[in-house]
Amino acid sequence: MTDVESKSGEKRLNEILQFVAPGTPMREGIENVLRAKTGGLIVIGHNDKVKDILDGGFSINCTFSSAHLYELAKMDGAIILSDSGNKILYANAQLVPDPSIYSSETGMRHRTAERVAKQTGNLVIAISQRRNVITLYHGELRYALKEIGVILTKANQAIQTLEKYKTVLDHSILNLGALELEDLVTFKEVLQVLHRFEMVLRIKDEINDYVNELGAEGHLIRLQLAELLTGIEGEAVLLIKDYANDKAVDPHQIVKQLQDLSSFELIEDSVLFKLLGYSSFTNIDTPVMSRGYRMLSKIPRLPTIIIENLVTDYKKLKHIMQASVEQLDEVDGIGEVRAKKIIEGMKRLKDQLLIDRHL
Ligand SMILES: Nc1ncnc2c1ncn2[C@@H]1O[C@H](COP(=O)(O)OP(=O)(O)OP(=O)(O)O)[C@@H](O)[C@H]1O
Repeated sequence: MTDVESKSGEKRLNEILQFVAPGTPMREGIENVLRAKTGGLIVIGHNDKVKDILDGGFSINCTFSSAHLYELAKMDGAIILSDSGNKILYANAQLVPDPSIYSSETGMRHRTAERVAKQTGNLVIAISQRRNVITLYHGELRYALKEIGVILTKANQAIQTLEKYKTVLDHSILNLGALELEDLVTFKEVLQVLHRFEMVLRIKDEINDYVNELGAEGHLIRLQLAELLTGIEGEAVLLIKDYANDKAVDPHQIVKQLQDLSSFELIEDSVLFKLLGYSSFTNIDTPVMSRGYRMLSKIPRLPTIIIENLVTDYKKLKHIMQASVEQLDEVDGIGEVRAKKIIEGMKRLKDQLLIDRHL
């Protein structure tokens, strides 16, 4: 499977998991069927492909509710829902998919579910009568829903890992900041921070998957995640704006490309160099200067347009830091008052970084 295919597969699984997440009427209905041990076979969507394999059954055509689903699952056969899942169209229906479609399942309910999903491309949910499992099928995708307690434990472990990675990231950002102010940065520090950003963003994605699957039960995890990672992507974008070879490059696009890298590619300096627009043979110890976007964004109430004008005129943070009030006054949108504020802001940042670095 290619990376692109696996990414789109993940996206599809995420959407499906949200559709059946705890807290939704759909999940409530499925859980009721599971507890009642009647078993169930549910097809979401009633297109031509489904019509072709549908035999018999009662036309119901009522609004979806978890109670209706539970009652109808007492009958044999499949339940067919509308495309959005908000209507129950048929119950007690016999499904006759192509028997030549490969299925790894043993029981008839699950075998049918897998074949119907592959043949129609629709989402099919099988609720086992005997084994206490809910299995989702969608095209080639098969996913057994995990118990909420199991996912919660995994999500909490991932949050702890995230906290550790975040501390390491914060430390390397702090170090980079101090070096930027002393004009001592080499590509080594830049790539290190970029790599750590990406590691944090990857754990974030993993936790988001758990949050999707947990639905209403994932509320606390969602809050913790938000608290840990506020502004993190914005910071990564600014880092790229500071160090990409071409100033005009779209930094969001690079963040996206970074996320699409395999774990192996991510640790390759040459790949990261290329992403930033440099030759893959660049020496990691080469000194490099920040444009200053990230640092300048930390000065309170300094509008983005002013930061842009500063970088356009001075090119590098080092030169902005060396400028006098009179020189800064020359920049579009900067008057004497603002020029003084920028110089004060830079000085405060420098002092703060020195203190933080020694804590
Ligand atoms: N082709 C089909 N169309 C509609 N319903 C079906 C079909 N095949 C099986 N079922 C439903 O599945 C029920 C149980 O079948 P079976 O025990 O073989 O499945 P299973 O996959 O072992 O599931 P379980 O784990 O629930 O026992 C049937 O009584 C029927 O309600």
